[in-house]
Amino acid sequence: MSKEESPQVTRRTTRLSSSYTPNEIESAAKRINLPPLTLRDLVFGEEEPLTLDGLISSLPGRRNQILEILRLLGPVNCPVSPLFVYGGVSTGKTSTILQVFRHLNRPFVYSSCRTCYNARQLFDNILNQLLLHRKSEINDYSSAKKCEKQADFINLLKEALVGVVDGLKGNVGKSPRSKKSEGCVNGSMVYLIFDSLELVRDWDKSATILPLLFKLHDILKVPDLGLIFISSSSLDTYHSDTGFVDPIPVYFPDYTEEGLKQIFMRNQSNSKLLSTFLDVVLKPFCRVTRRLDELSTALSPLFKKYCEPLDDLDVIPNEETRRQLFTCLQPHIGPALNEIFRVTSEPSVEAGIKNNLKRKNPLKKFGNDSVDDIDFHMSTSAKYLLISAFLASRNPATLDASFFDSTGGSANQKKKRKASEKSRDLKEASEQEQFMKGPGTFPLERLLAIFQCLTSSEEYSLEEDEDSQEKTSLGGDFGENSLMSDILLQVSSLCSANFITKGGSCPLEGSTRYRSTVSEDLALKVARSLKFPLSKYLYRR
Ligand SMILES: Nc1ncnc2c1ncn2[C@@H]1O[C@H](COP(=O)(O)OP(=O)(O)OP(=O)(O)O)[C@@H](O)[C@H]1O
Repeated sequence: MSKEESPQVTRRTTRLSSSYTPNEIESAAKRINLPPLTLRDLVFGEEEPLTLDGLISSLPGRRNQILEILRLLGPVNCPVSPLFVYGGVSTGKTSTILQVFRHLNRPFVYSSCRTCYNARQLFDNILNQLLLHRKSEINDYSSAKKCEKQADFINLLKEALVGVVDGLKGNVGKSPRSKKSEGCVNGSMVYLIFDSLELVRDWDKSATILPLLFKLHDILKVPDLGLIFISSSSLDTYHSDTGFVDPIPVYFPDYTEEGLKQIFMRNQSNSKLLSTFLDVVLKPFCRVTRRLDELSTALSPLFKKYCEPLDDLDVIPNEETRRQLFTCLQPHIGPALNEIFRVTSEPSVEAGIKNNLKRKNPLKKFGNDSVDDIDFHMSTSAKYLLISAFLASRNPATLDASFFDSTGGSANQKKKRKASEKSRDLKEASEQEQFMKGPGTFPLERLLAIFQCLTSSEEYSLEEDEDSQEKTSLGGDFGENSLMSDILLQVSSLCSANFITKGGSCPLEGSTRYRSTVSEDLALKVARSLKFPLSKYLYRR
């Protein structure tokens, strides 16, 4: 193993490689005439060390996950079980892992299964990094090793790892050659990071590659090796009968509204203006999606609109200005909400639901009140549909009016519920029977009506603290035709995932009836993840 000493190159072409094609990177490398890679290129390579405080403040909303990962990785050179970092799209999994390694200054090899789109590329990529090999014109852009078969990969990987670890151990105690090289490698353990692991399922021979990756630790028996898998779907979606030991899961929940606000507010010049804007728009948008990428795409043009009437963008808006800005913005909010709802619908719902269907992670604790314990990867609107279906199956239809007033929401709930209590005696026998039969069936119209009531609830109106004239609720937007077709698609996804089953057709109405199959426990967890007060809407005998 070569141990060249010049550390001038800051590494991490890893993330670069996701934004540039290999050709672009290589021709850039050729033009710049980069020096040979060294072991120090296996650390993040920033000149400024990242303190723990800096790490935590660079990733708002991820404090718990950062501390958990640091705890699991343990002190330097401490053997570690494989970690499985998972959570929805854009929940900061990759950024957190890479920044944690930047903070720790430990050597790692990062490979994304998005940029390596088959097993051979993945193997090549890992071996090239470990063998400090850079493809260039000089070597005819060839890889360090030819590796077609999995068995070859294992042998070559073990050899390369042992070489790197020996090299790192040899480095211990050696002071960095120059001040610039304070990114000296911390410890002699090397970590392999596999990002976007869920994509491997679409590869050829994924049925053998995935178990191989999960078993790498056992097969290689290199104690100085750490493995980190990053995935946007949960561990259960990978389960097969190959008997590998589960890696330790670290869950990245969707960001809370407050977390999202902090992320958007980072490094902003006029934070007051942005804060005022976010106070207005974040709540309704969060009810459709909490995905950072989707929210940034939707909110960025809206913020421009919000600022349009202002000559001076450094202004700190007073109450009157805020009101005027909101009035100008208001017509643009509905269309933007519709658009984001359309984008977040079908594929993610389906994928998320399928993942959850297969989910039975024994390592995951349930029954805990923490929202962080729920790992649902479906859109917010799909969650509301799931809850609506649950309510439609559990509550007698006769009580719908007492739970949901005509304008939506539960504002009149107390009063109407009381009124309905008078007639309860009469209905009790049939309801009792219905409960004995398990979840009841309902027509599609009832499901949609409940969904509309829940999503147009005044509790979630846009401008809670503002003048009531300014109130805009999400529900109004759901009435539109294009949006309704998206909702129907989501209902169909919930059906194909068996969260809702078709319960046969009603002989009188002739229309199909549906039944929710989710347990109360599950429905409550989904509701908690939305901060939705499900028990308020649930009829209890
Ligand atoms: N807490 C955060 N603070 C600041 N930026 C963040 C945060 N979380 C995510 N981002 C930004 O969002 C984008 C996506 O983040 P990242 O790639 O880390 O998410 P991910 O969970 O790995 O996504 P995917 O599942 O798509 O791989 C990046 O630009 C990242 O900088």
